[in-house]
Amino acid sequence: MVSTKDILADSLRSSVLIIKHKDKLSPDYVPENLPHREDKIRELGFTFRGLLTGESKDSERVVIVGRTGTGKTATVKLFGKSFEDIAEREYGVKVKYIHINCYRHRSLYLISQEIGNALKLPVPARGLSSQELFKMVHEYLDRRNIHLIVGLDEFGHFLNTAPTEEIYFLVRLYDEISAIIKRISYIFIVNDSYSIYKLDKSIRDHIVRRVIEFQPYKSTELYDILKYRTSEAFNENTVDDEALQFIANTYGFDKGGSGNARIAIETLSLAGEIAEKEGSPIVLLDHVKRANSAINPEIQEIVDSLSYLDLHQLILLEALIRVLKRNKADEITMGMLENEYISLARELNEEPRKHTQVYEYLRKLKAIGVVNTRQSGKGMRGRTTLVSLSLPLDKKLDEYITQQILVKLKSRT
Ligand SMILES: Nc1ncnc2c1ncn2[C@@H]1O[C@H](COP(=O)(O)OP(=O)(O)OP(=O)(O)O)[C@@H](O)[C@H]1O
Repeated sequence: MVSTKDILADSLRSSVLIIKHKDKLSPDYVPENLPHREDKIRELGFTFRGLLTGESKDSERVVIVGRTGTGKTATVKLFGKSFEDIAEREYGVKVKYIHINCYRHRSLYLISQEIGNALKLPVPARGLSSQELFKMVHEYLDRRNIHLIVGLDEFGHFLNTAPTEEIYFLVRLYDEISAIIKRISYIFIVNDSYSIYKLDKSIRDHIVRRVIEFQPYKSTELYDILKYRTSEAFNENTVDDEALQFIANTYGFDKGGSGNARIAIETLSLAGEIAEKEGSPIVLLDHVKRANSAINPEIQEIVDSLSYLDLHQLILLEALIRVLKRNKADEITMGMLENEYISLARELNEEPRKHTQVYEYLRKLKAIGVVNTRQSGKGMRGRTTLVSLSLPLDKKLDEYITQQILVKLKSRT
């Protein structure tokens, strides 16, 4: 039977709320600010400024290219909305931005329908062809003096699946529609430029006029993004800085990660849920590590790569786990690690390797992503290397490493 105390403790735990706006952590949410994408917003503004001044009567085109999670969708949506507002307020010009996902709408027909719906056009009941619908859209824009910017997200899907005539029509629209002011402009969003560069020049030249590249995020950039998203979604002082730093370092492109902000934010969100469930008033490093192992596809790869390690590299790793456990610490000094390594090697009747060799092993463990190292800051005498585990310290990992050590020892005899 569950005791009253346990019931009460449980209910108190579940009332500890860390996350105040869960929706602000959802992948579709577009925040009001996008740290480290300000220059991309500026470049987009530069591309479309002619629409506001009346200088340009042409259909503008820009390609946005970047890996997944680099903020392409969020940046373009935020730009579209802000541009609409500024155009109306400061220039008295009507601009409408429409965002279309070409994975969901991967034919010319579906794209034209989406545009018609977004403009709330009364589409006649008898089915119109996409071409007719585009003409109707253009007439509507002309009558109301509106400029339209269409963001075609995941445009590669359209290019890979639509018939050439459809691609041709969409991008060479003004071969079909005669217009003094070309009112429809495009932002093409792709993950890699291959889908565009493999196209025939007669199509490609109508897509590629200007290219804006989105680089994967560096760890310091991810840190700023996480910090900002934390301030939006979490209650004040409920996320430990070390936890944010860990996510930023795990996914930072300069640290060997993917530079993907989406996974970084997902990890933060899950860590918040884990902490809440456990009744912790604060998201700690351990919550993040556990969230990370549930989400990060790279972790399984790390675990798989452990079986390729040498015996002494594995002993060093096991020594790290032992000291971390014994001291209930997240991080230990290199000196502590070396001492433990020496005694563990002797326990296993192995001759411990020399200091320089141990450093080499540590470098290898770092390279495969199983450990992290950093230099101690002030507060410790001299500078020393601090070592931590990148994976959550769970029983399974410990057992797996012990088993690998036994396999390697056995294969020796
Ligand atoms: N600079 C940033 N500041 C705050 N949040 C960001 C930033 N960049 C990306 N994000 C967030 O990261 C998530 C992924 O971004 P987004 O969907 O824009 O990436 P993407 O490049 O379009 O990815 P995909 O190619 O997979 O569609 C979103 O939740 C977005 O709000």
